[in-house]
Amino acid sequence: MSDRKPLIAGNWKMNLNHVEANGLVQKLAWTLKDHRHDPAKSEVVVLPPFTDLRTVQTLIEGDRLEIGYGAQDVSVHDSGAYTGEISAGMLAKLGCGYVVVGHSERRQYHDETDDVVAAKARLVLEWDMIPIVCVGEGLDVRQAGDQVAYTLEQVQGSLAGIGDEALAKVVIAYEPVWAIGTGEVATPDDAQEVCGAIRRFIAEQRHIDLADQVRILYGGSVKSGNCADIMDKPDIDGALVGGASLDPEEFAAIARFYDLPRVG
Ligand SMILES: O=C(CO)COP(=O)(O)O
Repeated sequence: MSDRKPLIAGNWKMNLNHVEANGLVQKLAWTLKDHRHDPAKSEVVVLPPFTDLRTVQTLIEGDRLEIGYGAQDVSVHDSGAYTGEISAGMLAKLGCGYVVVGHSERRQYHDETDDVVAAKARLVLEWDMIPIVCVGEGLDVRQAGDQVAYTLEQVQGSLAGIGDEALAKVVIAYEPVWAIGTGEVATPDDAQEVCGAIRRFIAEQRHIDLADQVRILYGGSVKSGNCADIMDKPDIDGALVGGASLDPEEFAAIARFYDLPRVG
């Protein structure tokens, strides 16, 4: 068994201003404390909008909360005349530990290709942050039964140019597009099928030890009521949570899975 540390990451998407962010992180910290959450057993991370990051940093660092934080996207450029963009260096300076790259909403609404996603992931790694690289098929691909081949192609393209040492730190989030925000969660076996295939693919393409270190998350309509059977699967190391991460009780209840005694 590997020593991959489970990760529960909350992607707030375009929700909550910085005042609301402050309130949510405070409530999350209290709830985790109330549950006696053990940070040695799993990492809990919030991914607020850019405009909340400074506030979240101040609260987490000031109160020494054992909650990680990061951003939902990053520019592919280092600096310069790119109006509206936010660089990896800026995020690193804000103490971000994680940056989501290639979320399906970025791929869909901003035409991000695997090449762009890979370039972003490499920049994030250069700045000593961890990219959460999102992959996953749409409904048409799932209905055609091509989810594994499709997702592995995305994995290959989105990890291009990342060396083995850096890849060991990368988090991959398998988020089937048809399960995002729809309430339609993948079955535990469906999620395991693709997550297991991703890990085997890394073992084949790179090295078995490396595949054993890479954390793979499932995302798509995860809630406290459906997460246990999914996160119990051998190749699933946690969850990337959207809607349910906006409710601190619900989000903390998902993280609780790893604090409860495990059978088997
Ligand atoms: O896109 C997601 C997380 O990045 C999943 O969103 P939901 O949990 O709202 O389905």
